[in-house]
Amino acid sequence: MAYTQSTHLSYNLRFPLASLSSRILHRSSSNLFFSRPLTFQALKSSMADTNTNNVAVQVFEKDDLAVSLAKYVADVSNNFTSQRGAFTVCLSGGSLINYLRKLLEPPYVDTLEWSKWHVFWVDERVVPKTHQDSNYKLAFDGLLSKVPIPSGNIYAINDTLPAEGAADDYETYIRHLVKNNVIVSSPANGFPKFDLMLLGMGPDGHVASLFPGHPLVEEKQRWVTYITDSPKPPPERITFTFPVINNSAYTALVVTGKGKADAVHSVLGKSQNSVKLPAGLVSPEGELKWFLDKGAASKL
Ligand SMILES: O=C(O)[C@H](O)[C@@H](O)[C@H](O)[C@H](O)COP(=O)(O)O
Repeated sequence: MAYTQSTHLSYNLRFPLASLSSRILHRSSSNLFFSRPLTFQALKSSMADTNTNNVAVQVFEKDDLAVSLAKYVADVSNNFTSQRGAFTVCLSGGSLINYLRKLLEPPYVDTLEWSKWHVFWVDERVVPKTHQDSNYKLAFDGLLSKVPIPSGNIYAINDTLPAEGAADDYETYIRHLVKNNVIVSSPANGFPKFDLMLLGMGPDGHVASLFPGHPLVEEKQRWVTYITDSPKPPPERITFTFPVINNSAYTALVVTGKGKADAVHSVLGKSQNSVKLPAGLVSPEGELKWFLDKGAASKL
């Protein structure tokens, strides 16, 4: 078994797909990784034709996940704020926000260029912003209210509209921001290219509000769409579609807990199901990194 000393695995350390064809990286202590043979052929074949991305999978102990996620987000943020003076980041709901907590500690809280952040939601529940189910409220209370991001750079949905109207409104606004060059878009397909997409995954393998077997998983035209029968409450939500999610420069999938081990196995394991879970359809143009804890990785 080959051991590799690695104290600073960050997004800068790229894993060409070829090298991933024979290994998965597992965290075995605070700074050691071991690689073990794992066939990534199936993973490769699950990717869209156009996909040439890099994929990394890392398994963490307890607090290490939040520490590493903060460094990853900070590195991506610094990259974009220094290169083009803006950083567009999309947040999910759920446990993700808690895993971003180390961004509120030194050095990040003082050194990140928060004024250049532009914050969006990968998906949002159609409830008032003050409602306890609101992803905006979750992120605002847990992160955004504690850092100096200009309020005009925080793009919440219009919570006075029903689901369909809120989705249309969010897409229209994003189109406006693409026109104004706040959000980059791909010349090839016209879809917005967000700098960083931060995703969670449910035990059923859903990402954003794209649920297994739901027709929204197939949406190819819309940037933002809506659902009124979400199996995870609340039922009414808006969500980015896969063409937008998969157009991102960087994507992190943050997945923890034993309850998600089956879905993780189904997406990353050796014998992959022919019917892909939504998480298995996350196949971005750019880099994808899975942040797992031991529970979520327990069946790999
Ligand atoms: O609004 C939502 O419900 C989310 O955006 C959803 O996609 C979430 O990210 C996953 O369900 C994982 O949530 P947990 O990490 O809390 O399990």
